[in-house]
Amino acid sequence: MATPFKRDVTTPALYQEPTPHVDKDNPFQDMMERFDYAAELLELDNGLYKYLRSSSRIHITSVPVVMDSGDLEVFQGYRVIHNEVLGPSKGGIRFAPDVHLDEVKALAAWMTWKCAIVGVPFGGAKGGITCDPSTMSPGEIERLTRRYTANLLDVFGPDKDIPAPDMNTNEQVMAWLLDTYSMHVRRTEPAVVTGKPISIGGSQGRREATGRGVMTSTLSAMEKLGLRPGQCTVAVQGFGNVGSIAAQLLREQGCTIVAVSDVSGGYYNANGIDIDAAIAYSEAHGRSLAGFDGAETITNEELLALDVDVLAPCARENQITSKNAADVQAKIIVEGANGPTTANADEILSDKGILVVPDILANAGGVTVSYFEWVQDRQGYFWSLDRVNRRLDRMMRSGFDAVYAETTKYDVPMRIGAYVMAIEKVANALRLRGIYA
Ligand SMILES: NC(=O)C1=CN([C@@H]2O[C@H](COP(=O)(O)OP(=O)(O)OC[C@H]3O[C@@H](n4cnc5c(N)ncnc54)[C@H](O)[C@@H]3O)[C@@H](O)[C@H]2O)C=CC1
Ligand SMILES: O=C(O)CCC(=O)C(=O)O
Repeated sequence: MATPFKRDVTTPALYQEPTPHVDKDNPFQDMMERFDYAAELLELDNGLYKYLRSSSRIHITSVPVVMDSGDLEVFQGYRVIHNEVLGPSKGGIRFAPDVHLDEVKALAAWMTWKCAIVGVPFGGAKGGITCDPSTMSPGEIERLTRRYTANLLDVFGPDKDIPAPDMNTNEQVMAWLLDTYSMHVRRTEPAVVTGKPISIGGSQGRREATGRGVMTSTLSAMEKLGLRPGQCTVAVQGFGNVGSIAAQLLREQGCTIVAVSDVSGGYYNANGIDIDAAIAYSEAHGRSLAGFDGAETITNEELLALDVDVLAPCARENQITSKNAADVQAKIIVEGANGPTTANADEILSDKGILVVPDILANAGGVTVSYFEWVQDRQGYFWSLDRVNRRLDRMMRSGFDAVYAETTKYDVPMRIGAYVMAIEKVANALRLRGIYA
């Protein structure tokens, strides 16, 4: 008989990599804290607990790139497969100077939980390269992408592991990945990657999908609190793919977007920011809002503490921490980013009665339309934008309702309800497939 859950499990030696990122805001430790909480509620048996804590496979690769200067630079690349029991593994690739293994491990596990929540038949994976794309030329980024893909050729595949965009990667990067993979396997294989340009097998609506899911999650949360979009003010942190589209779509629903931000800082206008103008400005200025004159400047820290109805952190991890959570005034937080709230901050937000729609639900729109893209590529038959959006909205709303039901059943914050639901689904699949055989 399976032994019951106990917390004092040590991670298998293979996965105890040396990493300097062991402070309290380590995303993997934060993910595990929530996992432990949910596992305890579920009375998950100890074997499954140990298995689901671990990454299934970790690939670390050196990526040599000839820079424009002629010098050879070597970058560290990662691809972590957390779990594949529900299907091929799926997850984005991020390029950033501070990408590290624990971050990629956390992001991969979040993909497993996210796919389970919205009912997408994929497992979880994530990739990253430690680099600073803001200092690199398009040619250098292309060579980096192609070499990383070639190094991981045996990992990727439409039935194995399917990458997608994440921070600082985009449709162009996905097109290079598709091309490199296809050259090596001697056939065009569009389903090996999602989030690619529509003209080479991408899906209508994928670029907007994560922001759209943030919008539908926000509307669902507003309904729970009896708020109407037309009466609500919103602050959005991060103005990239997720944040800018979420702001635009929430504006279209009638919300007043009083603040937006990016790495250059925050921008506030009590009467509402003209989001179309902000997007046009950012696109014309190297994806930066620096100098945008439709608003007064504030700091990112001030944005998080604004007196708004909805706060949507759509930038990156560890933004709402034990140090600033008490200052948050929003009634609802909708996490467009992965891991924007630390585990320590969760407790403070919960005590304040703030409804937090967690990342693994709120930003699942991206992977949902990635799934649609993969299905279309495999069928060779492409859907209209209307069909994509209707199906996405339906899956996001039913994901929200299912998580909300778990939350009510266990009387816990929505994040824990989401983990409970996801872990239960993945654990059931493992049992059915015979993990104990
Ligand atoms: N692109 C996608 O489909 C999905 C993205 N996500 C998550 O959403 C988040 C954002 O991703 P994308 O929009 O794709 O990235 P992006 O690279 O398009 O945009 C990131 C934005 O955040 C800003 N930013 C970075 N650091 C910041 C900081 N410290 N303070 C304020 N702003 C900062 C950047 O200036 C930029 O505006 C990430 O956590 C990512 O993992 C989650 C699901 C899917
Ligand atoms: O679209 C995908 O496959 C994955 C998107 C992603 O990386 C995420 O949801 O964090």
